[in-house]
Formats: sequence, structure tokens, C-alpha cells
Amino acid sequence: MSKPHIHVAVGVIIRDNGEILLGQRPKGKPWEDWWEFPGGKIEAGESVHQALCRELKEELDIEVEQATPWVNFVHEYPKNIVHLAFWKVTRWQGTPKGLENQQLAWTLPESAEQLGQLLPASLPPLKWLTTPNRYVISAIGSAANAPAWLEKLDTLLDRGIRLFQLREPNWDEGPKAESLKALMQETHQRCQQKGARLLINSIHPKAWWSLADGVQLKAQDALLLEERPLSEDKLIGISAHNLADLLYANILRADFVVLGHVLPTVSHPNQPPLGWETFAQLGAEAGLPIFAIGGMNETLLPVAQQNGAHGIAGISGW
Ligand SMILES: Nc1nc2c([nH]c(=O)n2[C@@H]2O[C@H](COP(=O)(O)OP(=O)(O)OP(=O)(O)O)[C@@H](O)[C@H]2O)c(=O)[nH]1
Ligand SMILES: [Mg+2]
Repeated sequence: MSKPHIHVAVGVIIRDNGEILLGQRPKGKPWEDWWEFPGGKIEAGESVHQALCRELKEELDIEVEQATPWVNFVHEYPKNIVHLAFWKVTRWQGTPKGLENQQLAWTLPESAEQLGQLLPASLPPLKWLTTPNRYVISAIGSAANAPAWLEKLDTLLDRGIRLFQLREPNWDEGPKAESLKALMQETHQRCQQKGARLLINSIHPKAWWSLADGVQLKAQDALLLEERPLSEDKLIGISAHNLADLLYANILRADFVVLGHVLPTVSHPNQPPLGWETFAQLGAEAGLPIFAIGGMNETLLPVAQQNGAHGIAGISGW
């Protein structure tokens, strides 16, 4: 017998301090007492945004004022298949109240499991929420430029950037050079001191990936793999340019995807950019958080998020 498909709008309600709102499922509903993000089924004729606003009014008595699409993904339960559209809610009116007699709790994503049992499909979003939303990519070139890089790194760390990628295809001694490995280790140490993470592009030796915090796989390197190449405690990003790359990122159980280039960029002068519309359409199919890349700068972060991005990535523009 085929399982029913259920389409659900889910609100990730986020306070400025990073806490999110979770609710305990009411008595008498399936999965009673399990913790979840507020939300509910999309009714016939409703857009996802309309369903989100209605559900958060019905369940919490708040009016949504600002919400952006984040990740859509599908979870198969024993009895049904749930299509979850997660939206980030960053401004609302009113104080959330449990109108269905459900317990509510504000928690940091990393502490959510202390509340009790969480719905299985709520676990990936909790992990994704701990991924920073600005992703800085290096372009250092040679050991002579190392001091300038380390100075820039310290400035970016002071500005709160918590995710970096070492990507040096044009390193003067080659992308496997000992001089680059030494700089990678210095960079990683400085990141660790500030709780930031450093990923290594897959053009560099595999042994470096686990010395740092994970890997950023080029699309064609991802296609050569059959499974997630590192354990869950490491991060795996995949660079994607089309739907096939995005679907493959799901097979490899990547943590996020970098999709682009979105706007014209000096690094790809001869390829046409995706533009925001295509970015949003592809992103809606990704099933993972997506970084927009190509022509990004910090003022574009809200634009990227309106188009469904988790964050922005780039070499320049910081
Ligand atoms: N709201 C919500 N639903 C989730 C999450 N994760 C998840 O798998 N679901 C599933 O999505 C479906 C949402 O249904 P719901 O019971 O909230 O629907 P609803 O508010 O419209 O309730 P109703 O049908 O009783 O009126 C359930 O099957 C639930 O198990 C989550 O984090 N939040
Ligand atoms: Mg509900």
C-alpha cells in the first residue's frame, strides 16, 4: 500500500540571541509529547507562507511579520511521507502562547535535545541551524602572502565570521605543498580559538580534510564518491551548479551546498550567472541548506535569504 504524502509548513522562530522556539506535541495527536517546530498541514489552495502564518496564529497566537524560506525536505515515517517546508521567522507580533495546551520552550539549537524526544524530521534542521551563514573562501597564492591572510583572518574572526574554506588551486608551489599545509594548520588553530570552522577544498590532500573540520567537495569530486566521506562530526559542503549536483549532495548526506554563481563574478567571466530566480527554484529542491555564491557581499545576505539561501559564500566582498 502506498503511503500518504503530507505537506507541512514549519516555522523556525528565531530570537536575536539565536534561541529557537520548540513546542511539545499536544495530547491525543500522533507523536504526543514529542518536541517539534511549530507548524502544520498546508490546506488546499494555500501557499506555504499562508499556511505558516495561519498555523502560527492558531498554535501560538502570533502574527508573522518577517519570514523567509529556508529548506524543504522529505522525511519518510512508517505510516506516511512528510514534505516539510521550513521557514525562518525572524520578526513577529505578540508573545507565543501554547493555544493547544502545548508546552513551549526557547532553546539554543545545540541544547534542544535536553528538552526531551524530538521528532526525527526535526533533527537535521537543528544541526543545520548551527552552520554559520557567512562562508569566507581563501585566495592567498603563496607563502609570501601568508601574513596578510592571517591578518585578514583575525579581522574576519573579530567580525564574527565562523566558517572558512581553504581553497588554493593556484598556490605557487602546488595545492599539496608543505608550505600550504603549514599555513592551513596555523589558520585552523586561529579558527579553533574562536570556535570557527575551517573546511578544506577537495583539490587539497584528503589527509588534510580531517586535520581541519571537513571538506568542501568540488562537484566533480563529489560524483566520484559513493558515500559521505567523513564522519558526522565533520562538515561536508558540496559545490553545485545544477539540479543533478544538488540531488547528489543528498545521496552523500552533505551538510550543505554552495550553489552558483548567482550574480556575475570576475572568477567566471565567460559563464552566464544563474540569477536569483533560478537560484531560488533550484534551492527549493535541494533538501539541504544552501549558500549563494558569485558576486556576493554582506549587504546581499538578506536578499539571499529571501531567495531561500541559508547564507552567502565568497572569496572577495568581505
Ligand atoms: N509542526 C511540525 N510537524 C512536523 C515536524 N517534523 C515532522 O516530521 N512533522 C510532521 O508533520 C506533520 C504536521 O502535522 P501537525 O500535526 O502539526 O498538523 P496540524 O498542526 O495541521 O494539526 P492537525 O492536523 O491536528 O490540525 C505531522 O505528521 C508531524 O509528525 C516539525 O518539526 N514540526
Ligand atoms: Mg501542528
